[in-house]
Amino acid sequence: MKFGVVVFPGSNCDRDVVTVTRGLLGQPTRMIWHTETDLSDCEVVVLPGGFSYGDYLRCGAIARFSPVMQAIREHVRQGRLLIGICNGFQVLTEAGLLPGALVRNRNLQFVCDRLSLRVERNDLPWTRGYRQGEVIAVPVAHGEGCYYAEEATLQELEEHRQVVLRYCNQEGEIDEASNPNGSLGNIAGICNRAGNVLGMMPHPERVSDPLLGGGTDGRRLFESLVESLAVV
Ligand SMILES: NC(=O)CC[C@H](N)C(=O)O
Repeated sequence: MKFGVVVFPGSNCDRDVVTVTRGLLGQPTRMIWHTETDLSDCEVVVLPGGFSYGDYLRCGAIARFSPVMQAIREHVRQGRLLIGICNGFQVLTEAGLLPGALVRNRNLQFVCDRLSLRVERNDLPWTRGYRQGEVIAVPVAHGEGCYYAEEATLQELEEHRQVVLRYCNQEGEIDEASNPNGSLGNIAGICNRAGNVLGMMPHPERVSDPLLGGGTDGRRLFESLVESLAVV
């Protein structure tokens, strides 16, 4: 199985991801119920967007304790690929699989918009289909997407080139006006040091099917993955 998409109670972007990986890209994909404990058949695991466990306590705070998380840790330990999108990113920071935290948007409002992102590095399995520094348009929809980390962690992220995506203007400049939620450093997506775990607040699965309008800038992320797996 190439792709496994985890379903928590309250996930709502799981089927969108399956529509892309299985429907548009024709890749074997299965859904993973949150009580499963064996993911050894999945090359890439996706933690999708949504409102796992109703966002009670904090987004992702309860999903972190799901039975599936132990298998996900093992998946990561083996160097296999894991991506968390939006609520999935929140679960990854809550679980300590990525550093920092996603806190309430600075203006305390849910933001739903189509934004520009700058691809900070294209040497990862997720981003090889983009140009270095390319500006892409991808939607966001979240209430707790403000990336926060203490100064030392931010420095480490920069030193090890772990910032993968930043909110920017259409020219690719990183400015405060392009920051939808108050994220430090305009951070929209980060990876772990090894590069096999990616978390991002924007939704690439929502801009993958040209039929939906809005472009296909997200589709290349999934295509990059498929290509990376083919050459391994
Ligand atoms: N689209 C999503 O995954 C939303 C994430 C989360 N429920 C939030 O509001 O921040």
